[in-house]
Amino acid sequence: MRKFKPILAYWGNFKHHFCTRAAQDVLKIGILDVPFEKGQDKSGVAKGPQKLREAGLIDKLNECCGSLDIKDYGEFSYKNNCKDAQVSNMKHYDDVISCSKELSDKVEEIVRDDRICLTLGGDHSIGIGTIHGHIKARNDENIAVLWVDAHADLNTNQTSTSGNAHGMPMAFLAKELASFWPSRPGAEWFTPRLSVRNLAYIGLRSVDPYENAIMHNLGISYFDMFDIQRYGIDAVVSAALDKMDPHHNKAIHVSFDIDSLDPLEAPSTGTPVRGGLLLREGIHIMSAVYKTGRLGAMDMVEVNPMIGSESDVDKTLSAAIHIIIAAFGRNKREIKADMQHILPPINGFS
Ligand SMILES: NC(=[NH2+])NCCC[C@H](N)C(=O)O
Ligand SMILES: [Mn+2]
Ligand SMILES: [Mn+2]
Repeated sequence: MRKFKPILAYWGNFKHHFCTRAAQDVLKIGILDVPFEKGQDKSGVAKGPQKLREAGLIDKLNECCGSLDIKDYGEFSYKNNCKDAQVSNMKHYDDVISCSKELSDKVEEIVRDDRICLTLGGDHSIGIGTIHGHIKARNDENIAVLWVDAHADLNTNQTSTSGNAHGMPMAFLAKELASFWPSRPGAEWFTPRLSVRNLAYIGLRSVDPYENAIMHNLGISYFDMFDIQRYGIDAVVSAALDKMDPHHNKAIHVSFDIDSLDPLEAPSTGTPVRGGLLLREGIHIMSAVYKTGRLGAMDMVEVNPMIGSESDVDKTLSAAIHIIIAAFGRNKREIKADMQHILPPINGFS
């Protein structure tokens, strides 16, 4: 028996490294709606979750992604428990903090239920709560964050020109930026636990001067539209996954801001920036993440169904749904089904 031990140990390793979630039969997902919009000025983004559902998100997930075990956690709500708390130049600070606290607990619960947590926003300030909750469930060293966005969302209240919290979540979460927030009243429960070494950006094209300085000083990995044009999305997404997690053993949290897509593809969003990702590039990013088998949580944020025409809204919702179903394995199964249909019969086999 002894002589088989190394082989068994090797098999254990092999399984650990190569048998990814893609090989499992049933993917367990938890879906949570977070209709929060106080991280920015435009009303409507709180309607995102409801509209994504009305556009058929859950049916499409079930149709396109094979066997899924979806648990619906419904609509998240919070109580404002720190009404007097404020910091300068951060609008609705008390709401952002109260929401983040309870959201963090909720996401922690969903991840502890052993489900991939899909959070439907809401504006991007909810990333504070979702990422913090994910980290609480798995620990700091086990999470890497892929932030897909036109923006870096790396302002502090002292550098933001808008005072909007949705431009600040990454700065709020980063360990390395903790000293830039000398006081966070009402946020005693919060410790910044994400190292920017475990962060990569894809899709950037509107970065404020201070954000740019921080990214360069801290050596944050980012792949902007120039990189995507030059190297192509496939090379970019593998480089991003390498940089944020060189050993490929962490759970991946994808925070997907719909404004990473070009406004031609996703016009209904509050801070659109031209020159963005094609829908197929967004889909490719999420298929690549799916294939790692290590997707732990995903946020889909900044879909604002009150911006633009009816057809703009339909386009945006459908783009968001395509991206979400790619995250849960759509392409793989779709290709299989299509191939059976398209391929001519093989000669020599009966
Ligand atoms: N999640 C977003 N859409 N963020 C936009 C941020 C825009 C700008 N950088 C700001 O700080 O206000
Ligand atoms: Mn953005
Ligand atoms: Mn964003």
